[in-house]
Amino acid sequence: MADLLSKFRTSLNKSLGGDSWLTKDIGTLFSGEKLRDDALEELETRLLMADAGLEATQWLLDRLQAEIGAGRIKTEKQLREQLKKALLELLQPIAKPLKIPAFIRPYILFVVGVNGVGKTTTIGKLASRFKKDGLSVLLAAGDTFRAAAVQQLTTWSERSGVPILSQGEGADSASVIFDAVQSAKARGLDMVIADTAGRLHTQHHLMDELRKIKRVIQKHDAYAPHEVLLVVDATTGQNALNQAIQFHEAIGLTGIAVTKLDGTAKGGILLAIARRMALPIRYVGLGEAVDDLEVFDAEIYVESLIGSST
Ligand SMILES: Nc1nc2c(ncn2[C@@H]2O[C@H](COP(=O)(O)OP(=O)(O)OP(=O)(O)O)[C@@H](O)[C@H]2O)c(=O)[nH]1
Repeated sequence: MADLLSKFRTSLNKSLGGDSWLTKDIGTLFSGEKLRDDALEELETRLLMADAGLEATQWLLDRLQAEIGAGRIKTEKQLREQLKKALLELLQPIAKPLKIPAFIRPYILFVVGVNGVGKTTTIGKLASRFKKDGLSVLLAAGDTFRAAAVQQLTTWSERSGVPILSQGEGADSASVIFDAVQSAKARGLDMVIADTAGRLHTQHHLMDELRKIKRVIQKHDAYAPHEVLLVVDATTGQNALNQAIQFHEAIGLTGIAVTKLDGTAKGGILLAIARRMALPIRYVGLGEAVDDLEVFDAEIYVESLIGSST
């Protein structure tokens, strides 16, 4: 827990001398006992600059405005407290960890996302995490569009000691995943984590392909896939939100993993996703190593944004 907090802090407080982008020099927003007239404007700028997006920013400012109106924000401490309260209200409902119920076997997890966001890395980290939890996992190399993707996943499979089913470049993605599910059933495995195509000729083709895979897998199990996890890259800001909207419309997501939070001093994209998508943020990526994937915890994230001087 302390380790995670320090990881978050390091990413969110980069070169800000201990405070995050949100709370840096927060005392200067007051003149004496009074919040400056332009304080909300300043907070708005900070939120927008950190990729929080218009909707989450407006929602947070409305909350603060109501507290100011009620005379509850007169000190820096109170401002921090109210910010913390509002952020938790926004984030807590979507901080729902992924649970693998024991009665669903094999549990089928699709991982989707465009190339380069950290999809393969996240699958590798997940495989290792679930294996540590005692689950038997099979990886399905469904990103057949690029040979390198299969190779990369194979490397992760070796690293984490989790078997992989692949058919090489150009194979039909739905058929690879179908085979993997069949094999997992035959071997009595707990879980299939399926990589999916990240790039086809057009976005339209990509979404068609994903819908097809879903249809094929549902011949095995009408309720599958049990989780469709979208991976987005925190450093791409609003693009990450746009990807979430598009993938959700096309195939229906059930959760999101946000990678590379260690690579940005912003991280406000989590707020934008929370407000716009109302989908669980399951995991956050905080580095390239196998253990650098953490279950998203709203309190820890908010604490690292607001600081402990509340
Ligand atoms: N710093 C950091 N780097 C990450 C994280 N997750 C993934 N990466 C890196 O991001 C790069 C892209 O990751 P991949 O897993 O290859 O991404 P992909 O989405 O599978 O994309 P393709 O390989 O292009 O299909 C790699 O260099 C990863 O090591 C993270 O949480 N933090």
